[in-house]
Amino acid sequence: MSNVTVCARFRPLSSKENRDDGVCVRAIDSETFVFQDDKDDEFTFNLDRVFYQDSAQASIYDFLALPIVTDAVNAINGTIITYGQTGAGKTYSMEGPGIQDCDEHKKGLLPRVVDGMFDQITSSKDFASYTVKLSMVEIYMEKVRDLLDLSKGNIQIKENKTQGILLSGVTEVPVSDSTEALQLLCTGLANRAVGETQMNMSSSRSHCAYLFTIQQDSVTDKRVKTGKLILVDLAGSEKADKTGAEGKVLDEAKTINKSLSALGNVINALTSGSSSKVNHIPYRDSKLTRILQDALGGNSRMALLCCCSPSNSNASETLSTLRFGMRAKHIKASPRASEVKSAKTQEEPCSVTKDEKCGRVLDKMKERMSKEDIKMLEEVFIQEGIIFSLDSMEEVETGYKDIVSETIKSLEQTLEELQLKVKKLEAENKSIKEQALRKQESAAVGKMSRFISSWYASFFTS
Ligand SMILES: Nc1ncnc2c1ncn2[C@@H]1O[C@H](COP(=O)(O)OP(=O)(O)OP(=O)(O)O)[C@@H](O)[C@H]1O
Repeated sequence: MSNVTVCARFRPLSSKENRDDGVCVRAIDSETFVFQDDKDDEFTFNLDRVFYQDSAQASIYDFLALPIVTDAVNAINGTIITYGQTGAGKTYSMEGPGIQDCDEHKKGLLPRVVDGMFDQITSSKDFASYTVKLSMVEIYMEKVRDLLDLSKGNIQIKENKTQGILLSGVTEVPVSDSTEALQLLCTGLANRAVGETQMNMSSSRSHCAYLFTIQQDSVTDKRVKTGKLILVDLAGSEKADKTGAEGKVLDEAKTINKSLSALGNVINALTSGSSSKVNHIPYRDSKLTRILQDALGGNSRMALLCCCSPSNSNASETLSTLRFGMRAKHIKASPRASEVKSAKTQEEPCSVTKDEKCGRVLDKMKERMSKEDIKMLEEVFIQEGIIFSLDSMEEVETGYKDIVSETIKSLEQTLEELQLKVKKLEAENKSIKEQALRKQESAAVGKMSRFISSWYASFFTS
């Protein structure tokens, strides 16, 4: 088991950040710094590595990405994520000022990963032949868009027992060297949704994922292994009042914040469950968490770069980014090399048809459930619009767990509402009783006073 590598990066103060505001970070060493909030409270953070304002792009690649790239070439899945407030330097860290044609020392993680991957592939050519495929998607307004083919505007996320999470029908382009890969990345990036906010002239309005599939065919024993490497440049969290967002930009910001909080919820669920109890992890609450399900669930080496502004004016956002990073540090990962298959087996046409597989899954389900359960489950799946492929048992099970948890949640809510209603009715009942009592009392008093006055009148007249 290994932990997620979590690093923080503080960019230089921007021209909009007032130097007189001061900075919220004080360096101790390459792993430790003190954060000071606006009330002068101090918090000491200890991470795997801290990159201060003057840190070089190369040092971030060497520490955070290179070990993951090496593993991915050896068929161990890897994921690298940049996280942070809008304008904090996520895209700068991921891409640099540009993917192609930028100063060598300013190159970001993505072009370095591509170069590093092909360098390692070239040096292993005597032992294996490699096929690298590249896909690029963005999650914009909760839709997965294929950045290499804009006609695919709503890619479905599926799950498969052997390959894990899959993007159904996504464009996968084989790339044979760095130049080809970088050219393709530029084409895809030109399609990414970018807008202007008060915080960032060129703000990413989507989460962007770069997916490399590296297949290795061994020269000696004809075995085939596959590693997946995913780089994710998240859209930035933002406070509407600070970014001046309105209209479309505000809608985008709301969707971005919602999916980032879904990511936070998944990380909380992964890190706060007791070991004796199987926790429900809400991966299905957003497309982002669903795409990252394998990585967050542990079958991937993972590195997180928390990008931060050093300015006091952004101290509260920086603190929440750092807290997110500290939480993520507790995720446990145990990545395995992908299932090894002989090339021969892979080439053989599958002897079991899809119908036969479906039949087997249904038989398994029938063993565990009554007829009514199955019928009810089917109806609920249809009502909830949950799409699943019957040859994926896990998908059915996860969907079922989600429905159970949703049902419990809604029952709890109904119970709370009923309890409130009961309390309200009890209060109403009490006040009605009191009113009735008061009426009874005043009626009795009235009767008595009428009796006394009539008695008094008859006494004096007689
Ligand atoms: N380490 C750095 N050195 C120099 N400039 C930087 C650095 N980090 C960020 N910048 C600059 O700060 C600005 C904002 O950075 P960037 O666009 O990367 O932010 P972001 O976190 O991706 O924001 P958003 O979430 O809005 O897309 C850019 O002009 C970028 O060039």
